[in-house]
Amino acid sequence: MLHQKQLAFIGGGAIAEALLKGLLTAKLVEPQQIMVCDVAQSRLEYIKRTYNVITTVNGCDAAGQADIVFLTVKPQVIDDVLVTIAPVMTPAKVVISVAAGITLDRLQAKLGKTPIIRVMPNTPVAVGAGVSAFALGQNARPEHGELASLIFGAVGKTVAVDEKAMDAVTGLSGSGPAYTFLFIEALADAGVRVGLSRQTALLLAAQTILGAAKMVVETGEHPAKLRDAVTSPAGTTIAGLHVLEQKGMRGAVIDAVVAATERSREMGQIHDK
Ligand SMILES: NC(=O)C1=CN([C@@H]2O[C@H](COP(=O)(O)OP(=O)(O)OC[C@H]3O[C@@H](n4cnc5c(N)ncnc54)[C@H](OP(=O)(O)O)[C@@H]3O)[C@@H](O)[C@H]2O)C=CC1
Ligand SMILES: O=C(O)[C@@H]1CCC=N1
Repeated sequence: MLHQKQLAFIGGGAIAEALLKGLLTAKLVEPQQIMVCDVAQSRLEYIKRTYNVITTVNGCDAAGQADIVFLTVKPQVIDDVLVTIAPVMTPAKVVISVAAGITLDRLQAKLGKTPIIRVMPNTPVAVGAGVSAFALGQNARPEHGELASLIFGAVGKTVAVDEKAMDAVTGLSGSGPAYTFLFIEALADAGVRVGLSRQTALLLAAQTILGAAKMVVETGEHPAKLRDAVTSPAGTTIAGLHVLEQKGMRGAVIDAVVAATERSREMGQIHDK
C-alpha cells in the first residue's frame, strides 16, 4: 500500500526521527520515499547522514511532492506550517498530524478538502514498540483508517479512538515514556544506593520494566494479580510496596497524567504559547 508513495515530515525533531527510524527498520518504506523538512540546516544534515533520506528547508516543496504529509512540528508553530503548505494540498493527499492538542477542526479549517488523520504516537515507535491512537477527520475515508493502522501498526500497536479522547491519550501514552524513563532512572539510582554498579543497576531496572510490561500485555491479567504473585507474605516486596504507598506513588502518577492531559487541552486552545 505504501509502495511508491512519498512521505514528507514537516518538522525533523524527536518524534519525526523516531517514526522514520521505526518505519525504515520495519522496511515499510525505503529512504528515498521519505523527505524531511526542518528549519535547522544542522538538524537536516544529521538526519540525512544518519538515515540517507531526502531533506529540505522548504516545507511547501516537501508537502507538494508528498502523498502523505506528517505534521511533526510543535503545536505552537502549526498554524504557520498550515499556511505554508495549504496551497499545495489536494484531496488526493493525506495529512497526518501528531501535534498535541491540535484538533481536527483547526487543521481542517486551513486544509480544505484534504483528508486528515490525527495521531498520538510515542517515541518507542523508533524500536517497533510504540503505541499510537488515531482519529479520522471529516474528509477521511475508511482507507485512511487502514493507512493509519498500516503505518503506525508497523512500529507498534494502534487503537482508533474518538477525537475527544486524544488529550487523555497524550497525557498517558504520548508523554508516558518520559514517566517510565524517570522510573527506570530512579530504580537504577536505587540500585546504586544499595551497592550495585551503575551498569548492572540500569540493566536490572530497564529489563524489569520491560518484563513486567510484557507480562501485562501477553497474559491479559490484571496488574494487581501479577503484583500479588511477586509479593510473598512478610517478604521483601511488601516492605518496598508499603513505602511506595506511604509516599503516594499512585496519586503522584494520576496527578502527572491529569496535568499532562490538561496541558494538551490548553495547547489546543491557545495559538501563541
Ligand atoms: N516527542 C514526542 O514524544 C512526541 C511528540 N508529539 C508531537 O510532535 C510534535 C513535535 O514534537 P517533537 O518532535 O518533540 O518536537 P521537536 O522540537 O523535537 O521537533 C520539531 C522540529 O520542527 C522544527 N521546526 C520548527 N518550525 C518549523 C517549520 N516551520 N517547518 C519545519 N520545521 C520546523 C523544529 O526546529 P526548532 O527546534 O529549531 O524550532 C524542530 O526541529 C509536537 O506537536 C508534539 O506535540 C507527539 C507524540 C510524541
Ligand atoms: O511533551 C509533549 O508535549 C509531547 C506530546 C506527547 C509527548 N511529547
